[in-house]
Amino acid sequence: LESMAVDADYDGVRLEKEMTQEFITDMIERFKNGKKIPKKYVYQIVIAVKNISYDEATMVEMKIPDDATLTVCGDTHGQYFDLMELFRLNGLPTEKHYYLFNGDFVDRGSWSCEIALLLYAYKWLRPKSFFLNRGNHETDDMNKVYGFEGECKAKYNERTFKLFSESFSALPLATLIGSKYLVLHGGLFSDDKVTLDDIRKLNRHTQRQPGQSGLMMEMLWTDPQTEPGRGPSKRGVGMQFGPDVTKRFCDNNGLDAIIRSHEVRMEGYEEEHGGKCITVFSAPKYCDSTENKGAYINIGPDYKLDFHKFDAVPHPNIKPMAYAQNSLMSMT
Ligand SMILES: O=C(O)c1nn[nH]c1-c1ccccc1
Ligand SMILES: [Mn+2]
Ligand SMILES: [Mn+2]
Ligand SMILES: [Mn+2]
Repeated sequence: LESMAVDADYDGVRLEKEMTQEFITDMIERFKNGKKIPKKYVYQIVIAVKNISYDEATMVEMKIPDDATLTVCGDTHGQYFDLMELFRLNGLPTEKHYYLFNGDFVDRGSWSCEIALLLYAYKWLRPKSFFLNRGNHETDDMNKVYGFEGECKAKYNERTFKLFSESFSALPLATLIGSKYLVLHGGLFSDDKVTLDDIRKLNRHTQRQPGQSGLMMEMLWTDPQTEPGRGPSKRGVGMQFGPDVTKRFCDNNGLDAIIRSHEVRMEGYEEEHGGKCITVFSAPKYCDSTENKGAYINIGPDYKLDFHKFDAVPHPNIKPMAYAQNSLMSMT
């Protein structure tokens, strides 16, 4: 990598051995103007975050310092210009303004590389105040069909996608906030006996893709339902869990609530299961079609949940899934 040359026509900020705020500020503007960064830098950023993430716990545990705020964001799905709007309204990540992105950064929207590289650059710059959970779209099967693999190949190359794929497998699966809120992309389990310790002990490195069963699959795929008990998934993968399941899990594990994403909500967020299951979704006007708002949650040292909604903003005329490979071809 060291011997790789930076593209001669690159006119942006140089990246040396460590990430800098100056590089990020410049990269944000380049991406807004439809520009790219050198492949050498893409490899450096993705490898750095793969290594950082690999060493994190499967369930990251963090507290909110007295002088800090944490913002929890849900699915962004490649909607870069809407993420810029979120940062405009709520502030960019800083040493004291922590962010947690709860999976599904990529696929669907056609600026998935830009979002993934920006979130990764912040993770590299401030690994203790910027957090990433894996979503079901940080997986090979989904990236092949829903656009990220095609976008990586179109904008960069195959090696870029392979490196992202390896980094996705390294991502934590959940983040515990102040022992009160468990944040994970999908939801709860087919087994009432699952505890936080089971999640802590889960070795995510032995299984790179979630598969069709098990704790990892359920954390990335399940959905809440209004009916008590458990029911079949509408997605064909995982299952659905009712308010009693959520209550038992929270009571057994000393939690106030779970915070999850994975589903569109018309107001961007929704408090379900008597407030013990919260959905937050941060891709407004999803796929340029659903009339939903986006939302994010600000949490201060008092651990109160402060919900904020936001609207989609105009973006360059590139449709969702613009780089998706012909899905029939990818069936081969
Ligand atoms: O692409 C999405 O909307 C999505 N976000 N999380 N899961 C999905 C999904 C899963 C299976 C099939 C289609 C979409
Ligand atoms: Mn999603
Ligand atoms: Mn999802
Ligand atoms: Mn507020």
